[in-house]
Amino acid sequence: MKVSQTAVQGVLLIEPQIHGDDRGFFYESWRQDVYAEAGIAGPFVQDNHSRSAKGVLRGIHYQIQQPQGKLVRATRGAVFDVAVDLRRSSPSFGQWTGHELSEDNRLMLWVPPGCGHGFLTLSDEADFQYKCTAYYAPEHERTILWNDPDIGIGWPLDGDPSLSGKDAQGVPFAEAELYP
Ligand SMILES: Cc1cn([C@H]2C[C@H](O)[C@@H](COP(=O)(O)OP(=O)(O)O[C@H]3O[C@@H](C)C(=O)[C@@H](O)[C@H]3O)O2)c(=O)[nH]c1=O
Repeated sequence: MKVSQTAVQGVLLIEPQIHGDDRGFFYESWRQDVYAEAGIAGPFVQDNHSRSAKGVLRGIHYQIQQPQGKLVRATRGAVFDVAVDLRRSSPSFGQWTGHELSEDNRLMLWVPPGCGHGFLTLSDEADFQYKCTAYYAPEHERTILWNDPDIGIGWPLDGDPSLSGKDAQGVPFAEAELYP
């Protein structure tokens, strides 16, 4: 497994070791001891799976209380996955990092608590699966506007994204409730 630090402190890009043979492939998509050693602190308490059509953009989401660390990957298709640093005390506060995660490159991203998260679906359809370190708490959920100019995420968009009503009404970064 290869682990790389990204432009956002604590956001890690993970390249698992793939064991391919004439049957297909095998890899350990999470393993407590190895991932803990790499700095991916658990424990994980919830697994999620979403499916999105091309052009669907979900995010930028975070929970102001019960913040979630997320270990994310695309198990079908491809997405452009983004983490935004929302920790005022962080050296990379306000910065974002974006990476293509796909069923072909099998990359994963570790998004620690304190970061916002979102993704854009690049393929006709994408299955997105992730482990979370805290339970979903809708009362604490917050959404920052996906195209906030102060953050300036470089989404690889071809036209307008498809958004939920909640995401279309995301809060500007400058007005958002953030972490200390
Ligand atoms: C996130 C979540 C949603 N739901 C429900 C609420 C709603 O009826 C439906 C769809 O919810 P949403 O529109 O919030 O789903 P979605 O936009 O996919 O939300 C997710 O976006 C990505 C970017 C993240 O980082 C995740 O943490 C999560 O916020 O699923 C749960 O039951 N549990 C959950 O953990």
